Amino acid sequence: MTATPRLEISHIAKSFGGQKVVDDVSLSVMPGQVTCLLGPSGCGKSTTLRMIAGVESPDAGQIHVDGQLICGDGRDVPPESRSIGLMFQDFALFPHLSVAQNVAFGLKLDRRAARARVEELLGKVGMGRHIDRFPHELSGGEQQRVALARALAPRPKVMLMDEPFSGLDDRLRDDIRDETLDVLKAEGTAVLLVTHEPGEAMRMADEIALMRDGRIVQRGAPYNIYNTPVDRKAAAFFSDINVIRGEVRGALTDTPFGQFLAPGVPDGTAVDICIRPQHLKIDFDRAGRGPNPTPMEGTPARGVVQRARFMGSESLVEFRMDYDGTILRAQIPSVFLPKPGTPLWIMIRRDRCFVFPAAA
Ligand SMILES: Nc1ncnc2c1ncn2[C@@H]1O[C@H](COP(=O)(O)OP(=O)(O)OP(=O)(O)O)[C@@H](O)[C@H]1O
Repeated sequence: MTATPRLEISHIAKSFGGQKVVDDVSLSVMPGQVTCLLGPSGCGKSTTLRMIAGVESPDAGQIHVDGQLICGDGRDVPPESRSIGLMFQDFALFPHLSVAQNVAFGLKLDRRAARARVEELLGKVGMGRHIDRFPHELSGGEQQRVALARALAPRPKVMLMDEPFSGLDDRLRDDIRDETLDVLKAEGTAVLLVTHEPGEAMRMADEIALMRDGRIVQRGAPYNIYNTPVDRKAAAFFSDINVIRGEVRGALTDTPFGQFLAPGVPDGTAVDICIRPQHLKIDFDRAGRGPNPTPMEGTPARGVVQRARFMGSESLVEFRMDYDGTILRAQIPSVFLPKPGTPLWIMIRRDRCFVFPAAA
């Protein structure tokens, strides 16, 4: 028997003024699972969330919570009856209510039961001491914790979060993100989180749904999405990408870094070999002789350092390659910071290359 997803959306679509902004989007989230809807600004993430919350009506498709149809086929359950919690960046606390009153606000329980739930949740988010304070007496991070407790108080089956941490500074954000996840997982809530930051998605998600132009272009665990991107744009969404252009001949692509397999690709097709900056290796010039690479590293090619930046734990080095002036970027350990003008040899981790048909 397969378990029922907490949240299931099937083929939902939405147009504004004839423009499709959400186009046939389907996904499901299991209890205690975090799915991140990740994509660039304007790709339709927030519109998808708003349709699930019930503040926007889809043109097509169905939405189920715990197997119950809440939207679609003529049914449209009002937002407050969907068992869905919301946490948005600008979802402010009520300023005139205390922390306890804020958290109790949506609860339909008698006073004692409500107080018990409020104390339980404020304890879970580490805010028990501040139960009688008012929002203006709290820091941004503390307000965020109270907002989480308030959203969780009515025991929603699904929690929708739209860039909820973007108002916080980096360190605090990491802490609150992790604490929030722990609480949500312990409550068994299914979480759908919208973000345009790949780092945030990888840190939080069990599954990432990568969205572009209103469609989900790839779904999978962060490791898989990062290491087996579906196309060049998907690869480039997570880091800088170096591109080495080649042309296929006899199922092989010749490049300055040696030959790459391109099985099933017709002769004469241009392909892009894409590699992340951390998968380039550099070596000294040795009076023009260069390194002796392993088979995994293929053929080395020479380039001249254009720029080098010290970034703390690593250095970012930009090369102009001798073979055709292409610029390649390498991320290397920061013990090494070469000077501009230095000739160096570059090898690429062949097992870390992605081969795609060339972008126009
Ligand atoms: N009510 C509306 N009327 C008209 N167009 C809208 C409306 N809501 C959203 N759009 C348009 O739909 C597209 C998708 O918007 P949406 O807010 O879903 O994107 P997003 O991926 O969440 O972007 P961001 O990360 O910037 O919030 C945008 O081009 C936006 O201008």
